[in-house]
Amino acid sequence: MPAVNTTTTDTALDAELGAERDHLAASHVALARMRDRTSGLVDAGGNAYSSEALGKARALRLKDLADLPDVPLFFGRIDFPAEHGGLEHWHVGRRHVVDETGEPLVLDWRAPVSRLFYQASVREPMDVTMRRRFGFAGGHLTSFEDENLASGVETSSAILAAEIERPRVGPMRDIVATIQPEQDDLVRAGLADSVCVQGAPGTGKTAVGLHRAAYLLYTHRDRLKRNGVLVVGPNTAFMSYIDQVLPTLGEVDVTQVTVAELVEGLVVKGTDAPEAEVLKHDERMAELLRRAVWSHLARPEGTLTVTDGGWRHRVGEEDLTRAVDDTRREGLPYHVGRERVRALIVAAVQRSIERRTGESPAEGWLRKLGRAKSVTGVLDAVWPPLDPKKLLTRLFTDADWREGLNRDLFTGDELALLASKTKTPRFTTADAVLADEIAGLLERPAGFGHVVVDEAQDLSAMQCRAIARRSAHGSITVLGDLAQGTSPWAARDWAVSMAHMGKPDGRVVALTTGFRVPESIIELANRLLPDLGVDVPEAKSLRRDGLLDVRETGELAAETAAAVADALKYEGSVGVIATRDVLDAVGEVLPADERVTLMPADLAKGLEYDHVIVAEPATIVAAEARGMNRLYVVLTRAVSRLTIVHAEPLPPALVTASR
Ligand SMILES: Nc1ncnc2c1ncn2[C@@H]1O[C@H](COP(=O)(O)OP(=O)(O)OP(=O)(O)O)[C@@H](O)[C@H]1O
Repeated sequence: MPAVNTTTTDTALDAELGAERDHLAASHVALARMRDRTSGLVDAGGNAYSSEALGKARALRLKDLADLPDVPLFFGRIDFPAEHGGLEHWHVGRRHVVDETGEPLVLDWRAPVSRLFYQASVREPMDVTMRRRFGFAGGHLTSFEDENLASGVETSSAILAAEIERPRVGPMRDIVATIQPEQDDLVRAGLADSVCVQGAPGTGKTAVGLHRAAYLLYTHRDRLKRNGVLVVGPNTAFMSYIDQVLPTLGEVDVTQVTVAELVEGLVVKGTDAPEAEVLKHDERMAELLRRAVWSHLARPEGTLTVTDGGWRHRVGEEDLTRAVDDTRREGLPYHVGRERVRALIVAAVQRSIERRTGESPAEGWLRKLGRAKSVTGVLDAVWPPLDPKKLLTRLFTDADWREGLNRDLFTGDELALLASKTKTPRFTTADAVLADEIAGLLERPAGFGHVVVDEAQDLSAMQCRAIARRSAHGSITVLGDLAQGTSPWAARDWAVSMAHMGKPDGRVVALTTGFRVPESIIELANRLLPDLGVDVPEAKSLRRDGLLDVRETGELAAETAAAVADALKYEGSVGVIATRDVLDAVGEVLPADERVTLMPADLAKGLEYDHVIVAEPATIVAAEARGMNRLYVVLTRAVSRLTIVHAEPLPPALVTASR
């Protein structure tokens, strides 16, 4: 593909660059004015609450209007025919900037018109005659390049290529300037749309999910303000890698948590044996817990008598039974049902009083009656209050009860895995998921308007259900790669996961063009695909650069140190990835440098380093049942260069490839 900007003369280019710099300067001035106006807004009276709310809103708005020196105000421009002849253009940036008359100087990238910047192409120009991309250095506008979309000739973008190939330092950055059309389609999917993105490594799944959150918050701010947006990721290393992306996009009000933090109703002190852990994540547990909760209902026995002054009011056994049965049929959460029965009992007493006296008792009296010992006593007998922790404890310690509930769900051997050796079980991470399931059976959990779930291939059926509970009335964006599934319960079919997440009709979209891993490295990783037990399309790479180096050695630690020293000759981050044992063994001899991170293989998912050094792949494969998938994850963390250092034989697929 030819490069851009081939015909314009140098002088014309200089003049054009000057004009763009002027526009940038004017935009900075306008933003400063918008900021001054916001900070100068005075409270026009109102109560303490409204003043506080106003203050909060203003603080957020001011944060949003901050002019960050290293974040350019705009990154692109589109030109198209004006209504009354000639051309007009829009600059596209991270936020709207308007002049004092309200005329836009910069359009927010999420505005409907900005879509043209991402979607217009030579094949389908959508009325756009030219797309301009800007190059910045240290906040200064230094260059631009134009694509003439009416020319019929496709051009390549050096600015796009530079952005994709730039060395990585620090946490993840936004990609607003270079979102690709197929990514943009996902980012701008409607609020009601639940989507699952099956994306090969480095195809921008995480980026797409975060930008979609920002897009939805912008487009549906009022609807999402009430319930909010939740982002769920695998672990804290990953969360701290991504947690600045949304704030730089101006979205500071998003809840970002790990899967473990999502279900934190229990203090976790124990660990499960592997088979017990797998069992606890099995979807059949949902049914066992459902039975466990509802097994607490009992038939009312006898009559409820309420005394009031000289009067005695009775609610007969039949009425009580009807209250319980009718409520049960309503399908309410357990504790909501309990309150409903309470209300029905009070209503029955009220009716009896009205019949006798012809008058209705006062509201306050009825409320008090609802809390009276006699009424609560009946409730406790027929619909007792439950506590997730106590219920789990009983399930793990009371074998007869467990077997009674089980009937044909689990085999005897399976069921025995739930038995605790001690009277007070030490709860595990899997138990926290079970406690969350119970809590969801007891009360309706507060949900979010939209939930983004990253690395979703590793979620169990029970974890997916925890997501479903939090998005029952909202939509979800599920991001993952079946080939990168490493948990014992990792998904093999997205339709199953989506059903567990409560969105069986959500569409599954594949992304295959990678922006991280260079071609030579992704080809090596692709060799592992047939051994990974899943059916996913091969990853392709946009990047033809990249270096692959395989070193066999008798001295693993020394050779790894040499590889690190070589890697440090280049710009960017260096990640040494291996099992924890191997890291312990090689760590001490590695050169100390802040650019070097020692990353255990089991925590590397979702992260990236310019230069990845994988020490002893065989131990990564041997360390766990899905070790080959883990190796696939590890190899695909490399942005520019990959060095494999090994003393033990390589997995056969890699041997063929590295020859
Ligand atoms: N359109 C784009 N322009 C520039 N960079 C991009 C684009 N899309 C993705 N990237 C970059 O590619 C890298 C990989 O993106 P991301 O981490 O979102 O991919 P992923 O699919 O989640 O990867 P993995 O499954 O391997 O964790 C990141 O550095 C991201 O910023």
